[in-house]
Parts: sequence; C-alpha cells; structure tokens
Amino acid sequence: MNLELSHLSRRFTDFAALKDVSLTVAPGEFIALLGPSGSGKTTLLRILAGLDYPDSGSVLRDGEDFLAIHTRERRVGLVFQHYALFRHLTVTENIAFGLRVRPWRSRPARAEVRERVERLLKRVQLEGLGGRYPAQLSGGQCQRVALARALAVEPDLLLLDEPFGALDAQVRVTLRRWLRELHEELKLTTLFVTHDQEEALELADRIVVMNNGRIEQVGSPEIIYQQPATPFVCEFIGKANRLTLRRDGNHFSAAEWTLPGDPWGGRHAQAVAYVRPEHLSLAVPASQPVPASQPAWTARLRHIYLAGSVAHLELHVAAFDQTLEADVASEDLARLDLQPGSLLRVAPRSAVVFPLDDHSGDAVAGDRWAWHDSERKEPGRLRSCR
Ligand SMILES: Nc1ncnc2c1ncn2[C@@H]1O[C@H](COP(=O)(O)OP(=O)(O)OP(=O)(O)O)[C@@H](O)[C@H]1O
Repeated sequence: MNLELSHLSRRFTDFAALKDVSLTVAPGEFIALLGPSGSGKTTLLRILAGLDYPDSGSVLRDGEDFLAIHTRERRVGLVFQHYALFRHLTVTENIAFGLRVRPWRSRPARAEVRERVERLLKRVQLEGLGGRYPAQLSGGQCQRVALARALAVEPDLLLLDEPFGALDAQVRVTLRRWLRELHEELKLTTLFVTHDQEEALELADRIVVMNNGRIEQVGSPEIIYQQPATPFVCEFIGKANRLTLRRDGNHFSAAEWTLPGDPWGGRHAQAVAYVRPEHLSLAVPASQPVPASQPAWTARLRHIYLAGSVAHLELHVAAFDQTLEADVASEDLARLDLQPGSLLRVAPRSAVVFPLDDHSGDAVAGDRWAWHDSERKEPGRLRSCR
C-alpha cells in the first residue's frame, strides 16, 4: 500500500499544528515520526486514522483519495500510549471487539472470530491469557493486547502513537524489538509516533523528524544521524557541540582552529559548527610548547562520566570559554592516566556547518556545509603525543 501525503496543513483556531507536510510512504515501510512535544506528530496520525481532517492538502492511498474514505473503511489499525482497552471486557473480547462491531454483512462468523483471536493471542505471545481482564495484566501485556486488537481487523496501515511511552525502560526495549520482528513478519505499512530518538533510530526504516508542524528531514536512521540536514536535527538527534565560527578573510575559525575555505563566498561573517562528541580528536601533550601537528585547542578535563565501554569527557576550552563534550573508549582513560584537571589538545575532525544570517543571527538551514578532515590520518582513538 502506497501512501502519498501532499501539502497537509491543519490549524487549531490561531495555532498552526501542521504546516505544508508532504511525505510518501512505501508499501511495508516502518516509518517513525520523531519530534519534540507539540511538533504535530499526533495531529498527522489522527488525520490518517480519520479522527481529524486537514484544512488543506491531500492523502492518496494507491492513487485513491484516502481522506474521502469513511474511518471504518480505511483498514487502519490504531494503538495509543494509554492502553485504551475496555476494562469490563476480557482480553479475548477486547481483541474481537473491532470484528464484532462491524456491520453484519462484513462481520465474520463467531467461529472465525474465535479462531482469529486465538491466532492473534499466539502472535502477541499471550496464549492462555484470553480470559483475563486488563486489570490482571502488566503494562507491556496490555500494549500487546492493544496491538492484537489493532491487527484483528487485518489493517493495511498500522498507526502507533507512543505505544510504549507509559512503560518502563527495560520493557520498552523488549517490546520494540518484538514489534520490529512482528513488522518483518507481517510487512504492514507502519507509522510510529515517538519522541524517543533511540526508539526511532533502532526501529525505523526511515525517520521523519518533525519540528513546529513541519518536516525537518526524512531519511534512514544512519542518514539522520550522520548527515543531519538542519540545525534543529543536529541538536535534536544525538549530542552535538555547537561552536560559533568567525570569518577571517576566506576561511572560518574558532580561536586556533581554522576551517579551510568559505563555501558562501564572503556572504556571511559568522557560522555555526555542530560537532558530535565522537568527532573530536583528542591528544595528550607530553611537552610544552605543544607541537603544531597536534589538535588545535588546549582543553582542561573537568569531569569524566563513565558509561560502560564509553567515557563522556567534559572539557573546558579557555580560548573561547566553552565546555565541550567528547566521547572516548573507557579503556583509553586508564591507558593515558586521564583524570579531572588533565590538559588535552582538542580539535574537530568532522563538522556540519551552517552560516549565520547577518541580520537575524539565525542559522541558515538550506546552506549546509558538511566538513571532514580528510588531510589527517585519524586513528579514531585517544592519542598520546610522546
Ligand atoms: N484539538 C486541538 N485544539 C487546539 N490545539 C490542538 C489540538 N490538538 C492539538 N493541538 C495543538 O497542536 C500542536 C501539535 O499537537 P500534537 O498533539 O500533534 O503534537 P505531538 O507532536 O504529537 O506532541 P506530543 O509528543 O506531546 O504528543 C500542539 O501545540 C497542540 O497543543
């Protein structure tokens, strides 16, 4: 099933919740709608579910006007964050609900409903629990019942709105892996709303990053992480150090660090560079003065946050009075005897750079420069320069 969303807009009195949203979803794709609270994710999902309508724009399903189809006829399965199971019905009755309320002509026979529910209970790994009431289930089990209920109507399109949002971290991880496996088995076209980037990066074929009612970027998890298209995506996905650069002749620099060239031909006096913590080169200077071959800035190590195999370092660069975060392998800390107070040399080896508008001071999203230090052979480990 191919879905084509074109120029969708939706206003609530004086507030624009969706602004000119266009997106094509391929058959069998797993799409994550990712964005901060209020970015329009649920509004978009509600429009597809037939619970709301856009003020303008269209949705085509295999070329057919999807918005003109009655909600009941859309073949859409819906799962929300709050289980929304009927408390007075058993698990079996909950799963069968969508089939039992169908007009009698399209309603399956009792025996077929029973058989379908049994199959679904097995699929969502809740065999033997059909007679229980929702109050007798865990949160994770309730969400699996909700999913089985959504699947019972044999949907073409599955819409999931923060389905694991109310569950604890460990259950979330288990359920999202289970959901991915289920998706691979069923190959249903799925739209999954989340504000949890880890969930989106792990689950989705493609991520749609939303902000303030608009789509900022659409791409595979790898592209979204490695090649963020806008300043918002740089800041929202993963961690990034934000550095202000000043133009000096035909290049940009931040203290002793210089970016070769000016892709904007002298049009901008300043730019902003986003540098991932793992894209900072670090070296431990053995002597003063520091040899010119070492990374540009001197930084003092303020804190070390150990997170298993990775250590997050908080570094203060006095030259521009800013704290940077760098990630290194934990084993390197002991090897180089790094402690709070140690002095290091630091420089980016990769950055995403946007010019700053001279008048507003805002980053110009469409003018992105992806820079990589191709000159230096970087071992990718913390170095000791002895
Ligand atoms: N019925 C409504 N009336 C007025 N404003 C609304 C209505 N529904 C949504 N909004 C507003 O539209 C904006 C987008 O809401 P939406 O629920 O789509 O965001 P979201 O990205 O799903 O957020 P969250 O992650 O918090 O659920 C919000 O500012 C919200 O307050």
